[in-house]
Amino acid sequence: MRFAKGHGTENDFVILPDPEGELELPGALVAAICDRRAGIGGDGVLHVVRTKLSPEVADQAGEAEWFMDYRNADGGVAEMCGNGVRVFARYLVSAGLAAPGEFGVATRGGVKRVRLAETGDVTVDMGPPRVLGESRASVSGREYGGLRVDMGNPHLACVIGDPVAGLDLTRPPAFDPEHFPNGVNVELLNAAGPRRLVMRVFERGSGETRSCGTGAVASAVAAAHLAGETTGSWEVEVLGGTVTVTLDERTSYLAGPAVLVASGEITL
Ligand SMILES: N[C@@H](CCC[C@H](N)C(=O)O)C(=O)O
Repeated sequence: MRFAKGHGTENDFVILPDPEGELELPGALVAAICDRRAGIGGDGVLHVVRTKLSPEVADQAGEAEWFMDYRNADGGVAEMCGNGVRVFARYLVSAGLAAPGEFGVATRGGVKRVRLAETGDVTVDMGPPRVLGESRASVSGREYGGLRVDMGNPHLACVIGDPVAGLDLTRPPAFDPEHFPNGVNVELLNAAGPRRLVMRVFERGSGETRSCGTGAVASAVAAAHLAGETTGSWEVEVLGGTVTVTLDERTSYLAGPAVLVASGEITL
């Protein structure tokens, strides 16, 4: 099985090219590939398949030739991955499967338009965030309130008073299953200056990761909500670097680096 490896602000992915849709990817195989000691290691898998050959998104084939079939490190399926779609775009161009510039990528959360800049950054139109109300999470015995934000995938973004650097995210946060019947990605954030946030995240299906693109947008939405704002740009500092989130009246954008680091053959 051929693979490539890439990351966006250290949210890292194993990329599995499968243009003709021939790969069987049971959850146990995905988990074995993502294992950091016995496998390649990654926060998730980006399975690269032609949209028209993927029944669950075939209706997007007119707008996007390629489908990002995203899997979490535990083998579960997710609707969207903001850093993943940026790395996916970098891979398509580098593999000669898409022309540099701007194009659509099919996801379970709908078609996402990506733009590759000459600087190396990739920007994605993430679509309009949906604010669903408030909820709570408990992290290491402390309760935090947050905003439920649907980015295609579920988020609870909590602006907190404690410094995020001191949080223990080795264990999954507890959350309200009535609000999140399919699980949730939990972001904890502090304001670090005007329009600047520091964020940590515990991802559904992957644990604490060093960055999360959908989570960064959800965090900017939560910070904006608290400040009574709806538009603007935020720099979001994560453990693996910094991404930029822009909110306008119509949609949201995520921008940042997307890097390929290796390629080879998996013999698992
Ligand atoms: N890291 C991703 C989000 C990946 C999916 C998430 N774990 C979920 O289950 O929804 C991002 O950059 O958005």
